Amino acid sequence: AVQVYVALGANLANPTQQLDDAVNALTSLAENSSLIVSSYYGSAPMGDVVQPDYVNAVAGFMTSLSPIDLLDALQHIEQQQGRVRLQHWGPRTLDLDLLLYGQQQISLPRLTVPHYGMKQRSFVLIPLADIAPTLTLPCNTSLESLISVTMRDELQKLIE
Ligand SMILES: CC1(C)Nc2nc(N)[nH]c(=O)c2N=C1O
Repeated sequence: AVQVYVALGANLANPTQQLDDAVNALTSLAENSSLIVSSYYGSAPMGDVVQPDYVNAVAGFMTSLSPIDLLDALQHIEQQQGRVRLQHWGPRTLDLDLLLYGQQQISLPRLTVPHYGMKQRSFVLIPLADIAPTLTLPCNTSLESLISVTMRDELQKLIE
């Protein structure tokens, strides 16, 4: 089995509930109750797009699925939750992005791991540090070296 990390994001139709439902679905996907989830964070949309604020989190778990089978399982959960994405970078009910698959580097037409934008995204790095503070990325960069004080200021930890 491999340790994987998945980013959760939602900004339509009650985002906190969307993440709760996704966490329930990921719990059954994870092997031997291995699921661990960060706090939920609110943040303004990154990417200069005008849309509602996001709620983000990161989940970690063990899986024996192949990267593509895991991707299919994540996309199935998105569809189950009525995934509506009208335009690229548009608002969405639920995003599940595979961030890391063990220490593997994967470049397939459907899948790039580590996730291409994760090193610049406070809404990924901060929740990831909640659950894996000592993580080192496949390119040997430590997670803590990627996190700046300004990144923390960009996020509001949502009180459960
Ligand atoms: C539109 C874009 C880039 N911006 C985001 N911005 C935030 N804060 N959170 C996201 O999950 C997110 N996802 C995206 O895809």
